[in-house]
Amino acid sequence: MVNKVSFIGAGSMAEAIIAGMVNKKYVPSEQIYVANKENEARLNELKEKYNIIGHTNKEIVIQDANIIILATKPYDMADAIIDVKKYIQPNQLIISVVAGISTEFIASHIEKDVAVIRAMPNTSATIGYSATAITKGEYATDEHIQIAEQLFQAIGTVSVVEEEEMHIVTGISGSGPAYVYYLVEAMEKAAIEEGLDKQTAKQLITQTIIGAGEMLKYSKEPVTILRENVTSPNGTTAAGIQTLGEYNFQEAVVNCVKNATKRSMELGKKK
Ligand SMILES: NC(=O)C1=CN([C@@H]2O[C@H](COP(=O)(O)OP(=O)(O)OC[C@H]3O[C@@H](n4cnc5c(N)ncnc54)[C@H](O)[C@@H]3O)[C@@H](O)[C@H]2O)C=CC1
Ligand SMILES: O=C(O)[C@@H]1CCC=N1
Repeated sequence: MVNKVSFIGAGSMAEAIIAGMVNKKYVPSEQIYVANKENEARLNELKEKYNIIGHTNKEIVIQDANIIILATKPYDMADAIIDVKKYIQPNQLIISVVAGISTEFIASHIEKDVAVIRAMPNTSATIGYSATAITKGEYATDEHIQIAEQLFQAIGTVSVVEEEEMHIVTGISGSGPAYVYYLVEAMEKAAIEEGLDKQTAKQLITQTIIGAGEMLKYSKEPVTILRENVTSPNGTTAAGIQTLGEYNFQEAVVNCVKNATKRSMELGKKK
């Protein structure tokens, strides 16, 4: 049974997971502890918003936690571990959401035979819609995977992958929400330039994205057929997609995902 979940790192990703966990009542909010790099104002902000326990004393945050979630930037990870490793017990489950950093790196820095699960959620965790992938390190068992699955199922869907697949997962679903937001920014810009008011544009674009997402989820048709169904011969969609083709849209997206994937690998090497 999970009685205490602790976060090391209190940034956007930690907040997205906390918000999702509190919303879905994964554990009572007073059983969620958070520490960061001594930014008390941020801890107070999270306390006020979610009624969790923010603390600058890392021993208090770590002790008796069933799950410790590491959520610092990749380059802060080694220092963050140095700060807390003396408090970590081998029976605690470590879950890292840090891009690029391997389970082996984490376990070797903690210097204990501790179970490490690596996870790649996304910020849609905030509303329970994360697409999370998880993978297990050397000392983690199938039971640990089940615990992590339950936690991340509270904030969205969970896929179990091999550790080497975490880089492409990061390129697809970790960073993915930003690609969609970038597309929406461009659609809003065009809508406003063509005279639509901002609020109407936002409502239409948001519902269009939600509708397309639900179609992807529920329709039995493959995505190419869904696209073709919108595209009347010589119609408006054909004209729009012709322009996307002229700007090599698909090639841009393929290279975008590949570059994000490559950066995940680089983060793992740099630390
Ligand atoms: N933002 C996103 O969409 C996603 C982020 N991630 C991963 O989550 C991690 C965190 O990302 P963000 O929340 O966006 O970053 P952020 O910069 O918003 O937060 C980082 C947090 O780490 C804390 N920190 C730094 N050094 C520390 C130390 N020595 N001890 C304790 N805390 C320390 C900072 O005070 C801050 O609270 C990154 O590694 C990123 O790869 C994963 C999936 C999605
Ligand atoms: O941009 C990043 O490095 C993190 C990892 C996935 C999403 N945000």
